[in-house]
Parts: sequence; C-alpha cells; structure tokens
Amino acid sequence: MSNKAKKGILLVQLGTPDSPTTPDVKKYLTEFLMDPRVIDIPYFQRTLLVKGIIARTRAPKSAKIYETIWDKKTGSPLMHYSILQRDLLQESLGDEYHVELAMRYQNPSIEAALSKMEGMLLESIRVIPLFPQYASATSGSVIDRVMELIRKWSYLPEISFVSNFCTDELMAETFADHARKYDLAHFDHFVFSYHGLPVRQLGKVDPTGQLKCPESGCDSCKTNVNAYCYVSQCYATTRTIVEKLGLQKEQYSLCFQSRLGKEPWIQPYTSDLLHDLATKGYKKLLVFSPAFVADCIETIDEIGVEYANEFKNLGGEEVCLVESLNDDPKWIKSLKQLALNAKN
Ligand SMILES: C=CC1=C(C)c2cc3[nH]c(cc4nc(cc5[nH]c(cc1n2)c(C)c5CCC(=O)O)C(CCC(=O)O)=C4C)c(C)c3C=C
Ligand SMILES: [Fe+2]
Ligand SMILES: [Fe+2]
Repeated sequence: MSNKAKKGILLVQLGTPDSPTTPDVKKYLTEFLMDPRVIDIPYFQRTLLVKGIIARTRAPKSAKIYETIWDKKTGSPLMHYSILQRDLLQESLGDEYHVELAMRYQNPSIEAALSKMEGMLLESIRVIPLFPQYASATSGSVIDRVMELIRKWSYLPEISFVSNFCTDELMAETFADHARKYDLAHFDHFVFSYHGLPVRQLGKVDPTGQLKCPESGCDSCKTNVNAYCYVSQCYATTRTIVEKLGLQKEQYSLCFQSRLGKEPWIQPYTSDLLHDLATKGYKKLLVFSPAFVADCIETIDEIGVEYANEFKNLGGEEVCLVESLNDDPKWIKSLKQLALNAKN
C-alpha cells in the first residue's frame, strides 16, 4: 500500500429529500429555501415566507410529484445519478484520488463529507459544484458552505474550486449526443430551458454595479462585466451546444423555468415561450435542460409532464426531453478534466 497522500475531489449537487414524504420534503425545502443565497431577503421576512407559507403549502404538493419520480430501488433520480457520477469518476481517476459526494441541502451533507476528508490528511481538495452555470444561489452557496467549514480545520490542504463549466466542450457534446438519439429533422423547434432565478440576483454578481442584465451583451458574448452573470453563462452554454448540432438562430429559443413566488424572475418564462410557439403553429419540440447535470424533478416532471401537457393543451403535438448528462462516459471524462483542472 502506498503511503502517499491522496488528492481529494468533492462533488456537490443541490440536494433532494430523503424520501418522497411530506415531512421529508418539508425538511428539504426549509433548509434549501432558508439559505440567504437562495431567497436573498432579510431573515425575518424569509422565515415568514418559507416556514409560514412555502414549506407548508408546497411540501405536500411537491411530495406527490416526488412520489411519481421516485424509483422503488434507487430512490431519487438526482441522488441515483449523483452516486453513479461519483463512483465512475473515482474509477476513472484511480487510487491517487479520493472522490466524495455531498449535497448542499440534506444528505449526505457537506459537513459529513468534509469531516471524512479531514481525517484522510489529503494533499489537496478540489471542489466541483455540479452546476454548469454559476449562480450565487447554487455554486456560490456550495463554495460559501465549504469555506465556512474548512476554515476551522487545523491543517489546511491546497484547496481549489470550480466556479462554472458553462462552455465545457465534452459537456456540450454529451447534450448534443443525447439530442441526436432523436431524429432532429422530426422537430420544428428546439428549446433550451434553464432553471430560473429572481432578476434581483443577477446584478449582484458585479460589485462595480456596471452589470445591467441583459443589456450588458449577456445574450451574445461573455465580457469582464458579465463573466459571473447566470444569464450570460446560459447563453454561452446554448451557443456551445447549438454549434455542435449546426442549428441556426431561428431554429432555437432560450427560456427559464421553475419560477417561485411573485417577484419577477429571468424572462422569457418557459411557460410563456411555449404559449408563443403554440400560437405560431409549432407542433413538435425538442427540449434541452442544460442547467442540470442529472435528471431530476425539474426535468422529468416539470418539462416531461407539466410543460408537455401545457403545450399539447395549446394545440402542440409533442414535447421530447433530451436526457441529461447522467452517467454518460463522455460526461465522466469531462468531470475528470474538471477534477484534474485540464482544459479540453
Ligand atoms: C427561490 C427559489 C429557488 C431558486 C433561486 C433556485 C435556483 C436553482 N435551483 C437549481 C437546481 C435545482 N432546483 C431543484 C429543485 C427546486 N428548486 C426550487 C427553488 C429554487 N431554485 C424548489 C422549491 C425546488 C424543489 C422542487 C419543487 O418543490 O418543485 C432541483 C431538483 C431537486 C430534486 O430532488 O430533483 C435542482 C437540481 C439551479 C441550477 C438554480 C439556479 C440556477
Ligand atoms: Fe431550484
Ligand atoms: Fe447578464
């Protein structure tokens, strides 16, 4: 056995309830939505909103949906694919590395994963938040939590963080490969539906206050002003994928799903875009969901069931969902490059 210290890789996904029951979903939603980076309003107002309204009203509804996507053997799809990603990455990196998986909310917690890693006297730790595009509510929150815990360690290994991988070539190729499993000529439009965010959170990532999204060129290029803008990174991911598929500008649209609450979120909303496309007579849509690296409630149910039904009720015929990256070997290769900090 080698005495050499291993290098640590910490994969962090968002999190999922422990079970599809109302109490577990409520626990998950409360921890998630009480994060000040997710609902960025003062503590007292956030507590009223989350504990008083959202957790109580949303938990039973969400639990019913989780029940429909929960696999009897493997449980939550997000957890299932995250575990596979961890195991396949470990296999690919070999013995010199130790790969841990944590969830930002619920289990396995970042605290438990880091406590295991602390005992291993690792040479270095590289943290990979599993979100292709940076948002303070996701990657920002993961990095924040890891720093909060690690700063208490007596010894501090070399630590690095992946901020985003929105233009990663292998990631984009994997989405393109999954789209090609369908006959692309069958569809009359291609939709790129990203998880939404409250508009208020966009400008906050530029401390100079220059970022006015989307006027700062966020839909066409990445600049030093919009480098951390979630919208700009969503457009960058879309450009990387459509280039691989040879799609022209008029063949595809970008939109944002999952709005929660009453304040304005990033537009266009997926629901509005689907109305628009149906009104214009489009019938068959292929939908990508590249804010996620694994299928989850937001892809399987929100796109695959909710939006698909909505589009059909408006006169559309078909909504097909491009499978997420899941356990595709090309995506694992991309994860390996992120772990090794190697560009493709
Ligand atoms: C204020 C609310 C929310 C913000 C901001 C938000 C940002 C955000 N979330 C993801 C990724 C995922 N979100 C998931 C589920 C989910 N998200 C919210 C709310 C906000 N997300 C809720 C209430 C839920 C729970 C589901 C529900 O009740 O409908 C998931 C899936 C979890 C699963 O178990 O399958 C992911 C993944 C991103 C990338 C993002 C900002 C860019
Ligand atoms: Fe979310
Ligand atoms: Fe922007």
